[in-house]
Amino acid sequence: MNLQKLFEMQAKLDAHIEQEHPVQEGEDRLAKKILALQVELGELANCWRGFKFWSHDQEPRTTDKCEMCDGLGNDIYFTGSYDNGTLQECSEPCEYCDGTGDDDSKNPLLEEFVDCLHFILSIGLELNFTDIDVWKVKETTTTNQFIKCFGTIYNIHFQKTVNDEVPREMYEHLFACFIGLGEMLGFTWEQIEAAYLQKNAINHERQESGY
Ligand SMILES: O=c1ccn([C@H]2C[C@H](O)[C@@H](COP(=O)(O)OP(=O)(O)OP(=O)(O)O)O2)c(=O)[nH]1
Repeated sequence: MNLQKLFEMQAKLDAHIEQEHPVQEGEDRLAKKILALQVELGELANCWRGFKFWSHDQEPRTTDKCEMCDGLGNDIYFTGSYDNGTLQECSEPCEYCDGTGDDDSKNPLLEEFVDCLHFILSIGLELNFTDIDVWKVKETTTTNQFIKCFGTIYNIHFQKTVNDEVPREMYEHLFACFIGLGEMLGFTWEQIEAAYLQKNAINHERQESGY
């Protein structure tokens, strides 16, 4: 796990964003990043779905629908002519998704996870914690793991607003909980890193195009 490389990439992205969206006088950007992380973590939980006890669909969203066939799995086309009554509707398996209706190259759950990672790294940079010890914290259930992550994010905000100083261990603890969450969601660090690089590049492109 090469965190230094990720912190460096995050610093470049944050600088790019700051250049396009300069910090305003009196603006508390750290607080905004903390709220952004809470929102992204909520989106991640929503994509995981495992807490939705009221629904029969509690499966994580790890594939997206194929955009070519709109998730139908079939290409529908017509032959013959309406004029002479030979018009026929035909269908064959979509050649892009082999009829599955899924786009396996997309993983919404992983995409939400790396959005969270962006903000965690960015918060580390704001707090000057980039050389950190990495460990792992795991609760007994994924639901509890999410709640724990929310708690560690709030702790950082609380410490910052009350004491104006956040202990390094508190940030490391957030990181540890988040790494544990990634493992519980079934991601390898290689997958996470690759998805981070991809989204980091998209984030730069968005800034270039006036996002
Ligand atoms: O200082 C910042 C601000 C944002 N980001 C990244 C994190 C995340 O990868 C993305 C913001 O999330 P997203 O892509 O979901 O943007 P959004 O504006 O919330 O998306 P949408 O327009 O779909 O609501 O920008 C940073 O890395 N540093």
